[in-house]
This record gives sequence, structure tokens and C-alpha cells, in this order.
Amino acid sequence: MTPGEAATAAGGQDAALLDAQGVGKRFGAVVALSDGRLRVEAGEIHALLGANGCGKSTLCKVIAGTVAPDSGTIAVGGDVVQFRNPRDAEQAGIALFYQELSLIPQLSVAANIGLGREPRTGLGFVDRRRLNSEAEALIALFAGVAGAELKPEAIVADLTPDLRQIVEILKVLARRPRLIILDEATAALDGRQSARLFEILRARKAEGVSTLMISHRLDEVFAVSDRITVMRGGATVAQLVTAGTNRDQVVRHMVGDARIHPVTSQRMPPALAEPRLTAQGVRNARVHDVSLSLRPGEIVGLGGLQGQGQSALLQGLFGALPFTAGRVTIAGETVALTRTADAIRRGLAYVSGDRGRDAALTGRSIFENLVAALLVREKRRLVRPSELDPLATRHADSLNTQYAGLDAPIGTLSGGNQQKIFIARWLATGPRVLLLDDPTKGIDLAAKGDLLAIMRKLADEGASILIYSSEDAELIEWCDRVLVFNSGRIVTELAGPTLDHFHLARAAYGEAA
Ligand SMILES: Nc1ncnc2c1ncn2[C@@H]1O[C@H](COP(=O)(O)OP(=O)(O)OP(=O)(O)O)[C@@H](O)[C@H]1O
Repeated sequence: MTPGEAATAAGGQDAALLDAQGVGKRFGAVVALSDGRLRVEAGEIHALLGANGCGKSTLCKVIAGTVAPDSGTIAVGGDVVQFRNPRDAEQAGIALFYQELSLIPQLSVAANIGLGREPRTGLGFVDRRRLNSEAEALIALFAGVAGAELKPEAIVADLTPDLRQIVEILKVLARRPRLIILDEATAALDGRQSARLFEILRARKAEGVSTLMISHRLDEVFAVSDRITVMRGGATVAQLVTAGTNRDQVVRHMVGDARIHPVTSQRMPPALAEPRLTAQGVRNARVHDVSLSLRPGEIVGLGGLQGQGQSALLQGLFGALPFTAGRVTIAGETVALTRTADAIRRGLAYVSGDRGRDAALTGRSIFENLVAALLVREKRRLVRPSELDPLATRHADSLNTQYAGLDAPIGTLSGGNQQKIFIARWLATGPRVLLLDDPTKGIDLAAKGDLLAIMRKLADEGASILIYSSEDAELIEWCDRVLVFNSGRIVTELAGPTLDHFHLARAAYGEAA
């Protein structure tokens, strides 16, 4: 923007709450943003969409003062601003929810929420009573949809991913911003928690507060947003009014000419073979007396509200959260799954959507992250890149991951592209039983289609797949049958005509199909 144009923006009558124009940002050779443009009005909910790696998080970080842009202008309420750090942005009324979370795990919930703006006593000490009561009032916003563990004194490291995500949201709300920026804030939340968040945002909107939300879930975008900005390849390509557009148009802007696998392709029912894996009466901290069997070629879903034992079952089968009772068989043989290395060697693979906690070898290269599981499976200690390089490249490319080279640190990838690498890590082991724990968190629509195609191919080749997804649509469209969990138990099995949104919701809330 020229100085003349900047002056016009500053003097304009109907200045937007936020107006970003021509924002550019490079990281070394990578052009993260070439022409980021975004206009957010006061009192609106605005969605920022685009495929993984298209520059959404970088644009938000520029707006929130975390990343310094190379070019472009940002105006807040008509005034051109230059934020040197997040504190500057906060003073201008902008607060960002970080996709990778900005919490200090060793501190309490209240300390994290109040970080940097702690109330003080007359003597200048932190006023813990006020800190806790302020946190208490914020926590109450999620009353009834968050576990009782969410308390001001709780240590963040002890919380489940959904509760940590809620704490990050509360940390943003505590700052009372005029512009709330949420970078995939619902990724770890279940349906009820997301719905509550949107209620809160609508209430803020009525007070003139705006929200900018990044989401890969088009259902929620169409349910709550007023306007949509779509980015592709580092540039803004469309600015739309939600009521005047539809899913297909938005997706076309997002992917350009790229191809998307049809997500609803039909497949043959799996052959009736002997079970590959059975569990009888298994238990651990969150699983109470669960029995199931998985045949070769089957894709079986785990449904229900978040945190009902689905993840604990998958972790139990993988030896990460060993069962304390019951029996598991693989190919007819009783096995003790007490260590993940044993599970990997028996052909099991576990993909978690919680990339922060379970997946990343932080500080290591993409290559090391890709081959980590394969080396355990093969019991190999020495890495011979000449042998592994082609394999790593093939698997990294299988989900259309964007990366500069296999040597680049994993942390330089966008969130969704990191998740694709963690999925590829397990595909590289050639698993016979694939355990997927909400694997599509943060990955874009095209990659979801690619993942489904890969799952179907693996199943057609005889693998068995057990998948938990927080998105019912994935369970309905991807699975042969779905076991619905409630309080650590399977309450219903849905298949064929009963495998739909209605029956899933009814079973999740405690009624049998
Ligand atoms: N600190 C960094 N160092 C190097 N490259 C980076 C860095 N941060 C982002 N990038 C690159 O910039 C591009 C844009 O990343 P960004 O995180 O903004 O994408 P995004 O649209 O938010 O993606 P996602 O949907 O996967 O979260 C990607 O290619 C990413 O690898």
C-alpha cells in the first residue's frame, strides 16, 4: 500500500476493525505469504479458510504481532499499525489462540489464564485469590461441557487435550479483545464443547466483538460465520459473504484446479474371514469391560462424545495405556500388549491427532520423524538414508504434503503438514492393524480424501482399521460399522441403515439405537 492509500485508510469514514493488505512473509526460501488480504468488520464472525500450508496461521501471527511481515500494511480501526510483539497487538485489542497452544504446562490453569496480567495485592505480590476467582468465572463459561478436572488450581500438563484447548481459549477471552483470533480452536473439542464456544462467540458478537476463526470444518464455518476469506498458495483468493455462497464454491476457491478424491466412494463389504484382532473384557483407566473383534479388510469406527474411552481403547491396544484386565488376540494368538515397541513389531500402528503431545520428535528433521516407527518395527539402529530416502519421500508425498526437503526441521512445516508427516510415519510401517485416534485434526479437505483413499487401499489389501473421529461425518462415510462409546463402554453398534447422524447422536447421548 502506498503512503497515500494508507492515509486514506486512516482517514476513512467506515474503517474496518481490521484491514490487512498485501501482507508478505518469507521464511528462508519458503514464501509463506505473498499477498495476504483480510478485512474484518466490528461485530462479525469471520472464517479464514484454505488448504494446509497456504499461509493462514502466518497471516494471523502477523496480525497478532508474533511474526513480523516483510511487506504490506495492517490497519486497526482505520489506523495503520506496526506491532513489534504480541503485547502491542493485545493493547490494540487483538488476542490470538495459538494452534500449537501457548500454555506453560507446569503452571496451573489460573496462572496460565492470567499470565502476564496477574492481579497484585497492595504489597505487589500476585493476588492468587483474585487470579483463581477470575479463572473460576471464565471456566464457568464451559460449565457442563468440560470435565470436573478443569479447575483454577489444576496443573495444565495433567489435563486432557480438549481441556488444554479450552484453557487456551479462556486465556484469549480473559484479555477481553475486540478481535478474537482462533486458529483451529475446535480441533480437540467435541461437538458440545464447540457448540458452547460458538454460543460464547455469538454473545461477544452482540457486544461488538469480532472473531476471526480458522477451521477445516466447513459445517461449523457455515453454521457460525458471517463472512469468509479464502487463501491459496500464500495469497487471498476470495472474500465472500457466507449467506451468499455454498460449500462447493468455497472448496473450489480453496483447491483451485487440484483434484480431490471423492470422499463417499462405495466399497465392497469386507470378506468374512477369521478376526485379525479381538479384545475380550479389556479394561484400563478409561475403558470398562470392552469386547470387540476386527476382521481383515474392515474399517470399524469408534463413536460417541469425546473422552468416553475411545482414545484409551486405541492406546490400550497399542500398549501405550496397557490393559489391566481382559484378553487380546492377534491372528488367533493371545498377546500381552504392554509396550508400544511390541505392538509395532506385531504390525500395529497408532496415529494420534494430538500431534503436540504424542507425535512430534521436535527439533528433528522431517526424515527422522518419518522413519521413526519403521526403525522400531525393523529393529534397526543404523539409518541408511540411501535406502530409506525413496521410501520416506514416497510416503511423505502420499498425502500431498508441502515441504522444502526431508532435511528440514519438522517445526518448519505448517500444522496440517506436520500431521500428514505423522500419518505417513505409520503408513510407512505397512501396518496390519491401523489404529487411528482422530487422525484428521487440522488436515485439509484434499488430504482427508487422500487419507480415506489410502485407508481403503490398505483395507482392500487385508489390513484392519479401527478409527475414532470427533467428526461424525467421517465415521458415517468411512466406516463399515461404528461402535458407540459412553463412559468407557460400547453402548451400541451401528451399521447399514442405522449408521447416520441421527442414530449416532442418539447413541452418543445415551439412548440405544
Ligand atoms: N517458522 C517457519 N519456518 C519455516 N517455514 C515456515 C515457518 N512457519 C510457516 N512456514 C511455512 O509457511 C507456509 C505457510 O504456513 P502456515 O502455518 O501459515 O500455513 P496454514 O495455512 O496455517 O496451514 P495449516 O492449515 O496446515 O495450519 C508453510 O509452507 C510452512 O511450512
